[in-house]
Amino acid sequence: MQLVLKHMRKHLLGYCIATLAMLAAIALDMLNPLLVRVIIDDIIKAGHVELLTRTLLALLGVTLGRGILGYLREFLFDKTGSSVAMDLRKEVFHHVNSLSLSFFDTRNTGELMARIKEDVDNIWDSCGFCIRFLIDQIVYFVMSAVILFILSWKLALLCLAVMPLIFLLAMIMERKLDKIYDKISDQAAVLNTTAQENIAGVRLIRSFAREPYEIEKFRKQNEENYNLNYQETHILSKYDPAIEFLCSVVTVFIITAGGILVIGKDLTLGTLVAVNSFAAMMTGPVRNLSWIANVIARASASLKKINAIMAEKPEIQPPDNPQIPPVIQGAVSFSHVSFSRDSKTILDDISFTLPAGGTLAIMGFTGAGKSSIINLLCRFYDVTGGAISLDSIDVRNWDLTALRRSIAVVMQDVFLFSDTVEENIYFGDDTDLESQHSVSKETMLQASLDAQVHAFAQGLSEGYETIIGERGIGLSGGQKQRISIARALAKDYCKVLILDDATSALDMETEHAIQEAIDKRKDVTKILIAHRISAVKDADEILFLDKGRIAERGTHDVLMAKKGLYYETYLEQYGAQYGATTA
Ligand SMILES: Nc1ncnc2c1ncn2[C@@H]1O[C@H](COP(=O)(O)OP(=O)(O)OP(=O)(O)O)[C@@H](O)[C@H]1O
Repeated sequence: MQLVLKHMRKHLLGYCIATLAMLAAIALDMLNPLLVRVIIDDIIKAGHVELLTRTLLALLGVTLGRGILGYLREFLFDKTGSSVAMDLRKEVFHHVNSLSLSFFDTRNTGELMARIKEDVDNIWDSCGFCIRFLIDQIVYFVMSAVILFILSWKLALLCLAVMPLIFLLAMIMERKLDKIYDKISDQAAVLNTTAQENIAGVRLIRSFAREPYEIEKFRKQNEENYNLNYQETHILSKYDPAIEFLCSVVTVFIITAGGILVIGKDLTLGTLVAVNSFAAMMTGPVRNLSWIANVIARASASLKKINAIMAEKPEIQPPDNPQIPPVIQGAVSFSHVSFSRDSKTILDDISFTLPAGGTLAIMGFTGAGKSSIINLLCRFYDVTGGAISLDSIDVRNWDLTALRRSIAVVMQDVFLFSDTVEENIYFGDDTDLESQHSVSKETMLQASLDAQVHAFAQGLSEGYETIIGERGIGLSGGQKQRISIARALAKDYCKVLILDDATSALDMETEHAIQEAIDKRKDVTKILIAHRISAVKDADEILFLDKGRIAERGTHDVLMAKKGLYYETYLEQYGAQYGATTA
């Protein structure tokens, strides 16, 4: 609750003005039955016709004022509620973004989408409309009860006698709904995930002809969703009519008992009409209690889920005294680094020094831990032993943003945005939302030339302005890899360039051309992860990883002479006769 209250406090003024408008509107509402009583008792029955114009004008004024104040109340509550929701959504989104990659290892997109969208919307409902309705109904209840007691305490007591029953039913209903909404919120996240994964993975699903299975899976989850909503409707339809019935009983009691009082001359007819109106104003809030409870139950289920996310702490903590060297050179050093997750050793005793401008290549079998070295250097995870430094500063002491901005990474898993080719290459510079780039057009074009993008980009229908679909749909695997390499090269201010298996989809010729362009960047430290000998053979040092350990290390010639794992890989790729000649 603290989370929501914090944002509501920021909009206290808005809530206060809206509440004042609401109180004034209710006060005018209370005048209505009293004016009707004057018309019946004083004008019609007692014949004081001179009061007619004044009373009718007062009725008109009340109705007009009620309309204006009602509009103000709705508008202000809605606006304030939206602002609270906007701030809350911003905070949740910001928090999710601040969490470390380990958080995303265990969460799926659909669930997080549900928290940021549906759950915040549910809280918005309760912070805007529901709060105003709750205050509105409490004030209605109290004011009409007071006036009712003044007009006829006997009828007021009769009315009050039925209230506890209505209240009890509303509370039982709220308890039951609370449990259902908790499940509905979880189910919405599951449904979101399935839909999102199906749309994102549509090509895979088609290629495996898995549509029937996926449709059936979605159908089952949709049915589960329907069942939960049905349970909600079932509870509502069980308790709502009972509450309605008790409210009607109040009216019957008032008319019967009031009629007897009127016949016995203990009450005027005008007062009975007014009492009946006030009784309805009093039972209305109690009846609406179930609806309010419903919205609150939904919001509280959502708040629980959001609180659970907000309680997550980033695994990677920024240092107390973040350091940024005055000039970044790009010298990387790993000293006896080890890395374990869930008691599984991923890297063990990895040491190397890579001087600024040098090239390190990492080879190894799949799952040997190559990408994990990069993940640790970028501080996506922290080492469990040893230390990593960039320019002689431990990465744990680096300013986290500065560290990541010093390193340009081409990820193994290419991700392109549904945007133009140009914007996909610019991504990573200080582009603002008005598309003002900090990287010059020349730098972008040079990166594009170096990454062998330029030729095919110009052949696209709109050139660099061509919008490429989500994840680069419409481009070949190699073209996507080239754009992601251009994106890294365009960050020409980065002193460390990492290519994680980034040329696997390229032909030898294109790979060679890109390598030549990268080699020309003498002041940039390069780390190349690759499976192909052609991509690593010119590196200053090659590490061959096996099960998280460095099995072999050295230059191409040294490793060939060793006739170990590297040599075997060479033979597999080039054939025995080449191995014999080179060795
Ligand atoms: N965040 C993580 N949590 C748990 N296990 C992880 C994590 N990251 C990597 N691993 C595990 O560590 C091992 C090494 O993974 P890594 O991605 O570094 O291998 P790799 O050599 O780059 O493989 P490939 O050549 O297939 O890309 C794998 O078994 C992987 O499942």
